[in-house]
Amino acid sequence: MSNPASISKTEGGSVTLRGISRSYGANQVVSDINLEARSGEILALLGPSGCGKTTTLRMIAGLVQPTAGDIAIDGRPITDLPVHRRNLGMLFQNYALFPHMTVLENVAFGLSMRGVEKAETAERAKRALALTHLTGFEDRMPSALSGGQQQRVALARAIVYRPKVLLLDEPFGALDKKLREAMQIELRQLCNELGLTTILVTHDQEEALVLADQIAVMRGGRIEQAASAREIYERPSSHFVADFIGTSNFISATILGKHDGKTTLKSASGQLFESLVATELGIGEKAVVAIRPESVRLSATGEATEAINARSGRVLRTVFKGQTLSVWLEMAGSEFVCALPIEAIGASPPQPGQIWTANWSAERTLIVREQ
Ligand SMILES: Nc1ncnc2c1ncn2[C@@H]1O[C@H](COP(=O)(O)OP(=O)(O)OP(=O)(O)O)[C@@H](O)[C@H]1O
Repeated sequence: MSNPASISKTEGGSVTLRGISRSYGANQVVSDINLEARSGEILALLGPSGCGKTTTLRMIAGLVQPTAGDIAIDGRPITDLPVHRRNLGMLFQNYALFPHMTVLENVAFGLSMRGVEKAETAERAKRALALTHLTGFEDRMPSALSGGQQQRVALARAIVYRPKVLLLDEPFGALDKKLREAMQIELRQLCNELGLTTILVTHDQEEALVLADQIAVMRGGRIEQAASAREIYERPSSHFVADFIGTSNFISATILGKHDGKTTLKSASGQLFESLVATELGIGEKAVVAIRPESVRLSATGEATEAINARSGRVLRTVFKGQTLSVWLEMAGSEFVCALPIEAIGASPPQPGQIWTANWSAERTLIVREQ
């Protein structure tokens, strides 16, 4: 059945930020951001508190004016357009439903205010509620809904206008972990279904990894790295990014040589590392070797060795985590964490006090900038 009033899949708009900056007095809180959210993709702005994520989103929304740079949707400049002419759906952290209106009225309100005809308003609001799995809740009052259901009403309200771009600021911050995870999956499905371009602000790295096609990691008002979730995880460009996304063991080193795609590094204590992961850093430059806990294999050597890409240490503690066993080794005054798949543990797992040796392949030896 074709229904002209339904919310159908549209072509999401591409959003381009060129040289965007924002200052408050002498304080520059966003500096020269260049970024593109491609049509239909979910872009996460990720970073610690105060790094400028919300300010960037609010500039796209038209709620804050940039002090420099311009913003375009599908190549059309929107920097000077008022909020209501940007064709954006928004869901911010402190969303408020109208408490004296039913669910359906809450979703329909904006459409009726814009003069959309009554029957079409009801039809579109119902379709938005169906997409957010709220069919049957039309006549409920917000006070009779759970937190997750209220969140879905707010989402329905944001998509009922058929926007080309959806802006979300920490949309699931107030929900408990289970509900947040369920909503993340629903949001992903919804965005795919509608073909919406979505820009999401979050400080939660897991949320960014689950939801985003592209993650822009921000730090101090700048983009530190923007790439796919996988690339950010497997090829972090800096110490900051590697530390912010997932867990890593870090060892300071200097680049000793580069040959045939292999980079050799040396730590201050003289230990050698080899990496097959591409790096832009050159010979003689300072770097940090980063090793993910799940990249490590462990063997019970009983004595200390410092071979290439291997380090020994005394087991401090072990923690069973369902799929993996985390093992902390004490190495030269610092801790080194390994995550062993349960099936790889064997009959004699590491015990506190024993000496074990961690080793990892050159393919899993990441090299990141110090800063
Ligand atoms: N209206 C304003 N006037 C002055 N300073 C502001 C204003 N709005 C934001 N800032 C400052 O700009 C910086 C960036 O704020 P922003 O809200 O964009 O960060 P954020 O990354 O979204 O942080 P959070 O995760 O805590 O929300 C902060 O230092 C903040 O204090």
